[in-house]
Amino acid sequence: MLRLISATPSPYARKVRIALAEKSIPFELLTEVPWDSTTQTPQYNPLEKLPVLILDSGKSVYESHYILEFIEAKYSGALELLPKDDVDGALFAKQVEVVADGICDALVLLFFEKQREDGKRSEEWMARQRRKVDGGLKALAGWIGNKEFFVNDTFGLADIAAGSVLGYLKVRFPEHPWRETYLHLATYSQNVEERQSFKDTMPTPQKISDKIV
Ligand SMILES: N[C@@H](CCC(=O)N[C@@H](CS(=O)(=O)O)C(=O)NCC(=O)O)C(=O)O
Repeated sequence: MLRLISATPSPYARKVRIALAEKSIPFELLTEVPWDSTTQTPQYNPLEKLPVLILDSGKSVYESHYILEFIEAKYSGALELLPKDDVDGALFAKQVEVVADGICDALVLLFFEKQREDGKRSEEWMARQRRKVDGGLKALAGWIGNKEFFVNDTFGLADIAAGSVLGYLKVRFPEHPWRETYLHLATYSQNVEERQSFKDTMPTPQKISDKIV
């Protein structure tokens, strides 16, 4: 059976968990803290990042956007996350994922910069990450408009990526005012979180034991 190395707050791992659930592909969930010395992730990914999909053969697939591409290619019989007869629609969905993942990247950098001791945090660096988050959210809000889904009125990759980052914001940065700034994006997030695949993968904080920064 497929195995997925994941972490409870990970928006990247949540994308893969949602995709596997939406495609009804069974897998074993291996939850861990990749920041602690106890992590097994480096055994499967030279970049030491989860999620990692471990195949029956023992081969590992890593980098969430690539894992999703791998799943879509290898499990073609299941629900498709990308339109097969609309190249532009498929490419736009991947662009939405690029922005959603980029917001996550900036949020992770911001999260750890805040962990630094007083006097060692870079305000300039945090301001730069906040700009990326805000610019990414503005793009997502502009793209979703008042639609139900990002591409062709059909749930797919873009909604998995956008839904995951918005859910991550709610858990990790509840003070961010994006829901007041972008009313329909907030409604979109609430609606997509009604899906069983989202309900079953709600992010929760994790306890990190080791010193990271
Ligand atoms: N671009 C990667 C990012 C993955 C990532 O940053 N994962 C974090 C965990 S989490 O932030 O998603 O919870 C990690 O394993 N970090 C460990 C490390 O960077 O050494 C992806 O999309 O898979």
